[in-house]
Amino acid sequence: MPHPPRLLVSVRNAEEAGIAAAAGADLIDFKEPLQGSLGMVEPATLRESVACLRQQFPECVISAACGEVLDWDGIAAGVLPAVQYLKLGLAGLASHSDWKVRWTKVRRTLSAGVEGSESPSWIAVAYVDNELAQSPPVEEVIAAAFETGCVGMLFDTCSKGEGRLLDYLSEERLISLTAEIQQLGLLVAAAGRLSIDDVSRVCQTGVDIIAIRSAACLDGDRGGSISSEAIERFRTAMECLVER
Ligand SMILES: O=C[C@H](O)COP(=O)(O)O
Repeated sequence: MPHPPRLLVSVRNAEEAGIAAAAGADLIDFKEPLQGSLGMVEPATLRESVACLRQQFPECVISAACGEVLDWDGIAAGVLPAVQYLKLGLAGLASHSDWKVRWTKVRRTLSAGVEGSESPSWIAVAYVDNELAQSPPVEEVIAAAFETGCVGMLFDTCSKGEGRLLDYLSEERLISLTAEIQQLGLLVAAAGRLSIDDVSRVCQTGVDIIAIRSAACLDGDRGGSISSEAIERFRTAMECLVER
């Protein structure tokens, strides 16, 4: 197997963050799952939750979802806590020829609202169900991620219905895109209603990070509560592959 990926778990508040970190998540991603694939946690909750997590788990790598570019039309960004990575989606922008300009403009505004002096690093998000999401095609997002200084790429589904990552992106394509992106010096993360049954196939693709919300929740219900047993089971499945 290529290098073992790290596990990212998406959480909606400090309580869930503590549970996920204690259950073995390497990265904690703040996101409000009821607000869509990249739903943003309200800034005050985000600030409190990040402070609390940093106190309990100082080594934890933290990311935060910032919604979609189109969510920010005419809306001011609040003060955001300093985290390692931020993500902003491109849903609805496929037909906008100026999508890169709009994306980088919102990123700049959000970055300016981040506490502290360090600029956050951005992870670009390519929706693999781009026709449903009406977002730019995966290849265009990869090129733009590199051009505009993102440090990584996340492949994810925008729709959180039935479709999963590998329904839209074959393993072969994920392998070749991952190698291409890593050669550019960017990290690759994979998400999209991944379940324990997907672990072996996704680990073989060489991605750096496996990102989950549904599989971390009771009964796979991404809008429900996080379950420490579900995260431990997922973590164990990843570790078993490394030990083989
Ligand atoms: O960043 C990862 C997503 O939160 C994954 O969510 P999901 O497992 O429900 O597709």
